[in-house]
Amino acid sequence: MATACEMKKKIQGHPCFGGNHQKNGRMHLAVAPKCNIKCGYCSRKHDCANESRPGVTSRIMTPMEAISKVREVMASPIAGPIIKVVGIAGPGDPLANEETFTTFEMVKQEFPQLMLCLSTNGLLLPESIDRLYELGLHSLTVTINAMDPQVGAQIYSHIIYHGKHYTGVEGAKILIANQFEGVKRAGELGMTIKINTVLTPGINDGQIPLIAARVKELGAFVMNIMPIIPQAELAHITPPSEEYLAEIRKANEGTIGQFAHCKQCRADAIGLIGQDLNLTIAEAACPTR
Ligand SMILES: C[S@@+](CC[C@H](N)C(=O)[O-])C[C@H]1O[C@@H](n2cnc3c(N)ncnc32)[C@H](O)[C@@H]1O
Ligand code: SF4
Repeated sequence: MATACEMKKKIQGHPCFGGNHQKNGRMHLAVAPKCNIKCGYCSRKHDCANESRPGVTSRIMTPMEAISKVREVMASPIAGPIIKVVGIAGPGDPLANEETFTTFEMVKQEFPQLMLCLSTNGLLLPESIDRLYELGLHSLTVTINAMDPQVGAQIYSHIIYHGKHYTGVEGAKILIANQFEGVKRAGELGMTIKINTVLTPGINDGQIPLIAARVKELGAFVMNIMPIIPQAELAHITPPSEEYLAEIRKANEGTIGQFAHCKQCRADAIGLIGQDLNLTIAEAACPTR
């Protein structure tokens, strides 16, 4: 069991891992459009400046544009002092886009004080973990929605792995194995790991305690159980009530720490959690919000 001091060192002010989210901000760079799997709840078709949910971004940036944006934000008297973390969370899967690594290299060179963070579905984690470690990645988020491939197949319709297309249980089996192997390797390397689990009522409720126990064993630091925002193939799912979500978090907090401040941000969010500066700018520009 980590001591309070070790915990504090691990999160080092990262707002999405329990660091002071009222004071510390993060900047997401939307440089990773491609994805190698299909989650039934994921829709990345919109590019609306006024919609705030995962997978949404106003535009995709190249690594050069991303580093220019970091310079601009860090020079701003409003955002500069609060930004502690630069993250890549899509809008697709960061590990399926080489631009992720190029961007991190540039940020690391120019802003070594910023923590690097990445969010992935984990399919390519085992083969990418050493590169991420060499880059000095501070925190890693892996989305794990199931342990049982039969359940996984109800969420993931297909995966594309090393150029091959796998569907149903076969695809889910490969994905789940790689997610846990990746988390294990990241844990061994001492990374700060968060597990995102999308609570999809009627599908993966029963998997949550199993995931919580396994990832804790493998060295994960915190779990973020998020409500499904019904979209795409899973648009018919009724999202969990706040009470049910709180109950599930409570039931698992004895196994692994629960993160409850997640606002399910966009892939290009900038600022404090829940007070995105880029959304404020969009709001001023667009009267339809
Ligand atoms: C857009 S993803 C980017 C990173 C990576 N592709 C992944 O899935 O982990 C960021 C997070 O948002 C979650 N997410 C995406 N669409 C969602 C939805 N409709 N409802 C709830 N969570 C969603 C993903 O599962 C993931 O945990
Ligand atoms: S892994 Fe992430 S980007 Fe890919 S389909 Fe799932 S939620 Fe969307």
